[in-house]
Amino acid sequence: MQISPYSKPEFDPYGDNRQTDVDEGWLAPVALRELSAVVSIPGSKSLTNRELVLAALADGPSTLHAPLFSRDSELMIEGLTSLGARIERIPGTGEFGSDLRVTPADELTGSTTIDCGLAGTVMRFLPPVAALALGPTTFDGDEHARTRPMSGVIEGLRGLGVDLDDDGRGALPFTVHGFGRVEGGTLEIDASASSQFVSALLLSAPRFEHGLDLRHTGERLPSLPHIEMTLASLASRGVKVSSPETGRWVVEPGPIGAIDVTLEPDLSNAAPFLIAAVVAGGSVTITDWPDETTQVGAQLADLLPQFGARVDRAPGRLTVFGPERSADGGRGIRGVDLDLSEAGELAPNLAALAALADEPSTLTGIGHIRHHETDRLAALVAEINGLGGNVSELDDGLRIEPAPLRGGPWRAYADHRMATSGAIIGLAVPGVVVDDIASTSKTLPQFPELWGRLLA
Ligand SMILES: O=C(O)C1=C[C@@H](OP(=O)(O)O)[C@@H](O)[C@H](O)C1
Ligand SMILES: C=C(OP(=O)(O)O)C(=O)O
Repeated sequence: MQISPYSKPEFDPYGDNRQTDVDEGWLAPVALRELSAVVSIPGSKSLTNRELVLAALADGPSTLHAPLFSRDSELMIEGLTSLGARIERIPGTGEFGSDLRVTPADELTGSTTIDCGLAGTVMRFLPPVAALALGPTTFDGDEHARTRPMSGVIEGLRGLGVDLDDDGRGALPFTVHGFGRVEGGTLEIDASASSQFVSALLLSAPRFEHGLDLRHTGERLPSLPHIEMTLASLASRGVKVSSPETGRWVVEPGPIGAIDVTLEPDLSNAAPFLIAAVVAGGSVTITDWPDETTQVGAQLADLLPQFGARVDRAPGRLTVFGPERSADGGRGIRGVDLDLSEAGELAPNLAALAALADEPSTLTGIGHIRHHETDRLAALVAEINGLGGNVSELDDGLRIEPAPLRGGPWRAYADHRMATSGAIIGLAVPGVVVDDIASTSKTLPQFPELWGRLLA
């Protein structure tokens, strides 16, 4: 049977009389043969949204080449524009469209409302910018965004003397009453719920009168590479930054340089495509893979071999080859025992891969992903087990036992990485129907098209 990404199932995909309306769903295409694909992935969400903020706070205009255009970056552009920055699309040379020219405001102005959607980078990175603006800025977002933790940013700004109205839940919505200046200085926050609390304060810190000497007080600190990315982005614009000890960062006050930057492809968005080679066999190559990067997706080169894949690096390319099939026709995917505290962003896609492995897997260090776009631990347990899987939730992760999976509905919970995880399982399991593939527009609107091409 030929399955295209947009076709509706012509058969009962569940085979177990589950009554589910699949009319609105996306039938995940099955990999009918080994892959041999070369894929280009648009710009990194994390880098694009950092560079947009820094460009809007810089001492002159900056050009961003090959930025990401997706819901998260559009929301960041709208937010910064409403605070006074001028952001124009200009013709670009990249495969995915325009470049961006960012001209900072002479004076940032509040008196606005910012829609954060479901974007962690927007809801965390912009309140400190709003504190530097004159006038009130109200932040709100999607329904689920109101449950994502914001306490590190809210309490952090208060600790720096910023006036802020909220309802005491440590979440959206809230209003920052900007006075056009922030004193800065020393500050302690608990960033165990999200590294973005730290990145948010560091990004605006050069514009604080005394800079920032920030210390994390909580027990765990997730997603450390994302903080290193923030430090590197600041340093590339001439800001003096240091991390004198683990969990402490110092940003000197001073100008943020106006520079032209070329964005790297989003290596975390490359994950489902590389994982497809592990599931289907054959090879997938990602173009423009950076030689050096702060993106956590680079860890895929070490993570995927643990599942049995082989990785080949060439200048500007990374290729993943799937494992040899076992004699009994098994996919040859090995079980893993991984601490993903640095790479929580990759956990949903890796959990989907682990659900197709021949051996059990344990993923730990990811309790904080309960606070991502959805409660990702609960969502992965519900959706994989809904297809016949055997996954249980641990305090800070997942235990995934091998089990034969069958087709059925897969809920994305408006979470792009849940949607792509359903697509991964659907490569091997006919009849997986993702309810909201459009949620991939959060960071990769081209996902259904690229996935279709991968399998063509
Ligand atoms: O700063 C960033 O760009 C991000 C930091 C991480 O957040 P958490 O620390 O909340 O996991 C990551 O998961 C998210 O996708 C992007
Ligand atoms: C956690 C994620 O996003 P956000 O930037 O909204 O936190 C993610 O992309 O996996």
